[in-house]
Amino acid sequence: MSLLGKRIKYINEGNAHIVLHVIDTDYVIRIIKENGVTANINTISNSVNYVNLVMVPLVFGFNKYRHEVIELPPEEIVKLSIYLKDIRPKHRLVKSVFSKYAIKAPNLAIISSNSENYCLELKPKEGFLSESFKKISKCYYCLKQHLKVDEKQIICKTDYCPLDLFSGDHIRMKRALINLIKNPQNNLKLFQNENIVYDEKSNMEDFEDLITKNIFSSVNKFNDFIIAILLNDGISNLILKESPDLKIVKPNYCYESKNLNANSFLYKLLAIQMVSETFESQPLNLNTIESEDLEYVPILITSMKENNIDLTNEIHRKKFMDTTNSKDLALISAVAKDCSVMISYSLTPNDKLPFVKIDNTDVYYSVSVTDLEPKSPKTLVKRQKTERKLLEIYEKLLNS
Ligand SMILES: O=P(O)(O)O[C@@H]1[C@@H](OP(=O)(O)O)[C@H](OP(=O)(O)O)[C@H](O)[C@H](OP(=O)(O)O)[C@H]1OP(=O)(O)O
Ligand SMILES: Nc1ncnc2c1ncn2[C@@H]1O[C@H](COP(=O)(O)OP(=O)(O)OP(=O)(O)O)[C@@H](O)[C@H]1O
Repeated sequence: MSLLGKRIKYINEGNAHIVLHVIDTDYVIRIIKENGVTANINTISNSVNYVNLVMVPLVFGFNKYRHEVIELPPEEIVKLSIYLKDIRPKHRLVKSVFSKYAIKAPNLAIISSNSENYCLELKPKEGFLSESFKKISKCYYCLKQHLKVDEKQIICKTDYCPLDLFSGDHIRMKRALINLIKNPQNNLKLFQNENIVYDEKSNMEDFEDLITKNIFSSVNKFNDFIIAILLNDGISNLILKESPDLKIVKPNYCYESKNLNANSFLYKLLAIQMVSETFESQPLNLNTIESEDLEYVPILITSMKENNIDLTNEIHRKKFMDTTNSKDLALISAVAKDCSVMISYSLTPNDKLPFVKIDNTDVYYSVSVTDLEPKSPKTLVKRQKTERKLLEIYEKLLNS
């Protein structure tokens, strides 16, 4: 199948987008699924501007990549729908109307063409103990596991706790990764040459085979590699030091350890997530934000342009945080709490990328983030309602 004269390959999809690799290029096209409403060019452009001008600079501190809006001819969309029908997972077929506008974005699953490429996708979720749950020492993610079991979204709870991953403590981070591998849910996937080779449907024993087939001698070493990258600044070369494969049990409470270095990738992501905490202190007026629209996005972008705010500049970032209204900051935080981190790696030397030296082998890598589109203010209302539900469930569990 070709699109705009180029061959394409299906990579994956979520609720809102279908992601296609354009073969022999370093980019993907994210097809927008229309949910009963025709996607408006202004809304899509605003969303792309939000990713480029707000989220990418806030998460990385620099313009790591840009998204772009493209238009697809109607006949190509018809061809695409027919082609995708047999490829897409059945449960996703309910959304099969595609916008003529699409998003061109860098391919984050591949870092070097014509060679073996791997990519670990993590959806780390909220990495701190939010104010509402401090008194019970349970984080949002761990509490939501009970709700997911009740609502039959998952069969069994995971022992993964985002506070372990964001702890900056090597042993806790390893526990987080092991628990993600054991029960990946929608929080961990492994790609090999853009094909998902490990996810929630996989058998855990397969993971070891996949990991030890090429680069790593053990899953423990692989976990050390991922931890080293998450604790690094994303640009420096590293030498891997293997740490012991300790099996430590998760305690039945969640706790923060503030051991992340300020220049690490995880620290920066956590800092954006925690922006919501200033907002939590001023209770939300639900009636004022029932709106589902994204009108706040162009207003925010226009104000940034008028004030010459460039979020790649640290002084500007501080000014932005001090002057942006708390609702907009809470929405930025919501995006950072729900995004996916893509860690792609390959053995092919690439002088534009940092590497991790493992024994005598250099593994080149890149850390990127996807799903940085703006969220509707309804997200904040949903969060408040979910928090209440979670506290009720917890209360019931304590009394049972
Ligand atoms: O807040 P949560 O934890 O319910 O996050 C939702 C995610 O649930 P999960 O990661 O499975 O717990 C949820 O993920 P799934 O669809 O369950 O895979 C979505 O990412 C949702 O975002 P949106 O409202 O579709 O933009 C997410 O909703 P918001 O980010 O809008 O809150
Ligand atoms: N730029 C990219 N390069 C390679 N793969 C990608 C890229 N962006 C997304 N993906 C893959 O496609 C999946 C769906 O992507 P995306 O986040 O665009 O969908 P979505 O519908 O917005 O997701 P959600 O349901 O979380 O809102 C991701 O989980 C990831 O596996």
